[in-house]
Amino acid sequence: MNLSRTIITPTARRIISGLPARSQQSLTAPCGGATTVFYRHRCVARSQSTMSPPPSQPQAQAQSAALQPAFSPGSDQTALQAALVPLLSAHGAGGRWTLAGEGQALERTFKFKTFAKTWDFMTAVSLQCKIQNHHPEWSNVFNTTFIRWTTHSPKGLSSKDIDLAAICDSLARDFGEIDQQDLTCQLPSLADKAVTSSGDCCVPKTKK
Ligand SMILES: C[C@H](O)[C@H](O)[C@H]1CNC2=NC(N)=NC(=O)C2=N1
Repeated sequence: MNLSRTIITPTARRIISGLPARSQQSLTAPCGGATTVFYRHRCVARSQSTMSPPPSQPQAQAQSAALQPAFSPGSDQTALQAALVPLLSAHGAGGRWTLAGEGQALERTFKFKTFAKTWDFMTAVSLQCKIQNHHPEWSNVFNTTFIRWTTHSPKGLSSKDIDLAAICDSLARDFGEIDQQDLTCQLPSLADKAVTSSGDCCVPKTKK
């Protein structure tokens, strides 16, 4: 594979070389649908924010436990439920994702040692987005990336969201995710802002 036109680090090159051929080929093009939000400032402390603070981890887990998933219309609910449960932090089996958005979304924050590792992870995720034609709502500051998976049309949690959440877990392991304390970043609200400004990204186009 020729990666010469792609700016990636040796670690990313090694990990991506282990991916299926189709995934490697797609690497030379960025994920068309993915929304990446860059902000130059560092994470702001909750007390400095004018926005409503994100729930603390135990709070989020309690909320997530109470929330029921709202699957996209037409989904195989039984199959999705079975795939979803082990991903959820509320399940108590090591899952790290939280149900949000009235059960229509899965959210999780990832942290890495350096920006380079974080960016490599996001590049690898964007490759999977391209393959699946599905984009995240996400945001990044320095070494931390917030990812939300939800399907815009038909609205709800779909198999793509659940598959991609599991893929993110696996890629994060490959790229050396580090443990995180309770994060006080406003990354979810950065992603919210991007969603607001991105318009109807997923409304199927009608032919004129
Ligand atoms: C037309 C095209 O298939 C749609 O816009 C796709 C693209 N990516 C998508 N991504 C997400 N998250 N939700 C969608 O509904 C969606 N739809």
